Amino acid sequence: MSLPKSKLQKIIPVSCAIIVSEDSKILATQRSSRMSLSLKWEFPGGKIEREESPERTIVREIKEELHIEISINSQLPSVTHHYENFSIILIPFICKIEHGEIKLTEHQAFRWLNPNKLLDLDWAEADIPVAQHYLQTLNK
Ligand SMILES: Nc1nc2c([nH]c(=O)n2[C@@H]2O[C@H](COP(=O)(O)OP(=O)(O)OP(=O)(O)O)[C@@H](O)[C@H]2O)c(=O)[nH]1
Repeated sequence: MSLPKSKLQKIIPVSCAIIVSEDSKILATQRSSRMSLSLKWEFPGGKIEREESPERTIVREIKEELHIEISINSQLPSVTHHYENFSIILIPFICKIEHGEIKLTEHQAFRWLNPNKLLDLDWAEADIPVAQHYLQTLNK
């Protein structure tokens, strides 16, 4: 008996940021047509490098991708997702902007969303449970 292919793949750890504005809007970024999962919306972030903590990754990636400095408020449950060709474990942090204006270096667009519109975007599949977990924190 063989295991399904998805179970044999290496799981890539990825940190992502749910950046919340002072007026409680949430930042979503759209992957460009050159990226994998092209044109899907995601929480900005990226792969955790060897010997790097997930917290350090998210601060580094956000500086690289959006040109802003963030601070971390809290962490949400991690989500493992098996795509057709790869698997990730997505580690989400709730963050806020400390300094800077957003300037995109990789994504093609960004949007600030009211929580009640959060699930309307065409998200990368792994992000849907992350968005749901965030919305649950607002109802507590
Ligand atoms: N940054 C980020 N990546 C996500 C999210 N959801 C999700 O499925 N991913 C996937 O996790 C991987 C993160 O790697 P990355 O952000 O460093 O992406 P990349 O474009 O450099 O990687 P690539 O070379 O595999 O395309 C990508 O394959 C991306 O599609 C998310 O919310 N944020």
